[in-house]
Amino acid sequence: MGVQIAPSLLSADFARLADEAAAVAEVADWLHVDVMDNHFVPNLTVGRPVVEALHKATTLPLDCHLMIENPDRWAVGYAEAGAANVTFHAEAAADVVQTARAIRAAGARAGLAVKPATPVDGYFDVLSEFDMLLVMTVEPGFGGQQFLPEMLPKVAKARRFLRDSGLNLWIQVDGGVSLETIEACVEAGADVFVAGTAVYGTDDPARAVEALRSRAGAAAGCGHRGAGR
Ligand SMILES: O=C(CO)[C@@H](O)[C@H](O)COP(=O)(O)O
Repeated sequence: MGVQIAPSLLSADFARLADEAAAVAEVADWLHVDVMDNHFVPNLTVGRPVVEALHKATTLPLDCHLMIENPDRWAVGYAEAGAANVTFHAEAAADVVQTARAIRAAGARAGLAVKPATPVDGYFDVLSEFDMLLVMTVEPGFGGQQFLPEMLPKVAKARRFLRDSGLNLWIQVDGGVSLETIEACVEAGADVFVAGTAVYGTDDPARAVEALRSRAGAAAGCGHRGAGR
């Protein structure tokens, strides 16, 4: 398992999504797409048609983070649209296991996301159904928020559980990830880093991805692209 960097399009120019994807295509591992429905979170972004269009426009694997109600009904559609990873919120799902199985059956990896107030322990018994755990390091809904360092013990606890149980999941952190915060995330046990403002808020998104990878890689002892599964 190596460091994975996933620039978040939430901070990109929505009128030029294909160009924004191309700007990081040579250096990023995945492209993070935030799907928000204005119900589960107080913001509205893109849905399945845009994921389909992005899938045609980029070779980067699409890492879709669903911040929507009723993912039990809608998540599989994102796998069918070409997402490589479909992550949905534990708080929004009626049956996390069935939803994960449907995503995997449709050919994508399944991710389980938890909001800052949601303890992760309650989901340890279902993690074998997933490929990734997303620990939100801000309240979901908006880019540009301040990283919550109090989420790091949650990451560390999940990493300990995965080690002890022999499960091979990625742990993703999302929200306020930057050159200042990424090392602490690595040290806590995260290996997938979503960054919006720290990438698309700069003049040179590709260079920003490389800087994040290098900082995380130094802390992890292996930062090269493609070092993951
Ligand atoms: O899911 C979300 C926000 O809810 C994120 O993916 C944001 O895009 C992160 O943005 P930055 O905190 O990196 O600016």
